[in-house]
Amino acid sequence: MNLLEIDNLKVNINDKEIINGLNLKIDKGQVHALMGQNGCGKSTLAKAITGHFAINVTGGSIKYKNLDLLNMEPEERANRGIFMSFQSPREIPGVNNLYFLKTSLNLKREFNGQEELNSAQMLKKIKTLTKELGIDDKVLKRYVNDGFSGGEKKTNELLQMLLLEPDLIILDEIDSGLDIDALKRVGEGINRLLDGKTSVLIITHYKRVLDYIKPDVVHVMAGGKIVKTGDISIVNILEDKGYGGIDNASS
Ligand SMILES: Nc1ncnc2c1ncn2[C@@H]1O[C@H](COP(=O)(O)OP(=O)(O)OP(=O)(O)O)[C@@H](O)[C@H]1O
Repeated sequence: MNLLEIDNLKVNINDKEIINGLNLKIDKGQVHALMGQNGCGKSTLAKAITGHFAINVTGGSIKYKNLDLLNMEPEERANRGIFMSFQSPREIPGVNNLYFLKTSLNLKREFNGQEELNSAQMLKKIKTLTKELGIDDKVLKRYVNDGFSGGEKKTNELLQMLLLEPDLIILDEIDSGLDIDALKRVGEGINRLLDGKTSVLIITHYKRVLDYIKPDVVHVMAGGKIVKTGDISIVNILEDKGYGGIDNASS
């Protein structure tokens, strides 16, 4: 079953056309990798899926769980199970990290008709995850990402993700700023969610992250659309020959 179905999507930012007729289908439980040269529109696609305020969808459709995603507010998309890990996670000074985690999960639970967790239940759940991820609990008392190192920001995103148990995860350059050990930990954390129910769209420039999070399908984006679709062999061609080595006929 398709979890996400994008048909002929067109997106502008500040009146500039960034995406022009993009098609993409992601089945439940599949991992898709999206590659493409700098500035080709990969993050813009992620923003279109999550409902970022800066982008303007001018055509096409996105169906998620068979619902019209483009008609939903960003909060509803999140509550229905879409999670995005940002290329550069924002610092939110003044908002306590533990409060942020608790509120996000309880809002999602409330939206989905589940009982809210009380403080003790929530703390137990969160501390189990920090222990498993090797995160120092001191980060829970700090403001969200405020003064965190690049790697700490990414692992904090992973903590949010594992707590919220999303159905569709979008990882925008999750490997940037991570050292080898942190990348391995993040890869293991993501793999824990890959139980055949969770789908992943991973945006990356490098094969190394795909050694940890194995894609079922690989896409190459250029000129505002997906121009090539195949398996991991595409990544090997890109590593060897760059984007010039890819013929742009979609397959
Ligand atoms: N707020 C904005 N205002 C104007 N142009 C923008 C804005 N955001 C993105 N763009 C432009 O949209 C194009 C696509 O950007 P996007 O971030 O989607 O590319 P990308 O494929 O993710 O690139 P990278 O691999 O370098 O991260 C770029 O030319 C970028 O300058």
